[in-house]
Amino acid sequence: MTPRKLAAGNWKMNGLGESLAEIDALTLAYPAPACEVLICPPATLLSRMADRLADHPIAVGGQDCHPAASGAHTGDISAAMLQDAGADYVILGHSERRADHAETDAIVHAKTEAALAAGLGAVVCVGETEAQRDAGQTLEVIGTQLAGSLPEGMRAETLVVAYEPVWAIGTGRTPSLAEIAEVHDFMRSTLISRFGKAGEAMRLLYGGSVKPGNAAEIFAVSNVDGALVGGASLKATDFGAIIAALENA
Ligand SMILES: O=C[C@H](O)COP(=O)(O)O
Repeated sequence: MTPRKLAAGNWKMNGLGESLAEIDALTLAYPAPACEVLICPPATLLSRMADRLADHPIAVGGQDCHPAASGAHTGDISAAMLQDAGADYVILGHSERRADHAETDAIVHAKTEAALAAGLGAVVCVGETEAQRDAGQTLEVIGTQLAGSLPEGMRAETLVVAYEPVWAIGTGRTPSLAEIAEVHDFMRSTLISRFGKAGEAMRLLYGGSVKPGNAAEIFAVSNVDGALVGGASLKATDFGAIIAALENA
């Protein structure tokens, strides 16, 4: 059975071969983590990282995939290729992809279907901009993104949803705990309405400036099952402290 808690690291466009030393440090410090741990390195490091983690429970994932299984799409990577390189998961619909590559909910939906077809778990990201929050549109935005990005028939084993307020990513700012709770409770009830019992078990991650210093209080919020961590996942000491906070939550 999939563990309920998940600490996921998104290295974004960071990391060279030498960065794999951080993975060695992490596996040394956490030979048997009590929660699921996932690291999503850049595609260039994926297979090397997967090889490095072959005898360790830490999972690896991609940061994006193309909706098609193969074909004339220069520079793109399919979900099957990620799986072939050793990935277990793929992050989809991250706000940086939505902003930098004009990804719509429909595109994220198609990519999520591709991930499922390739046997990957999908970590689908949603989140409001600061202007949308200020306008009181947060839950409406999250509801629309969930409705448009998720295909039918999702199961708890194949879907993780990450709530990442765009304004909290890499800024050192986070929503209040009450604001996180409001969105996570809303996502839980939305997923239950749509997917029934499966929606109760789907993991809901919070992402956006999660650090060793704030992880424990965030993990105590209702319906927060872990975190999607950017900057603080690059260093084994920081990510390790976040894993420890989740283990103890
Ligand atoms: O995918 C991770 C998020 O975008 C959070 O990034 P951050 O922890 O650097 O704020």
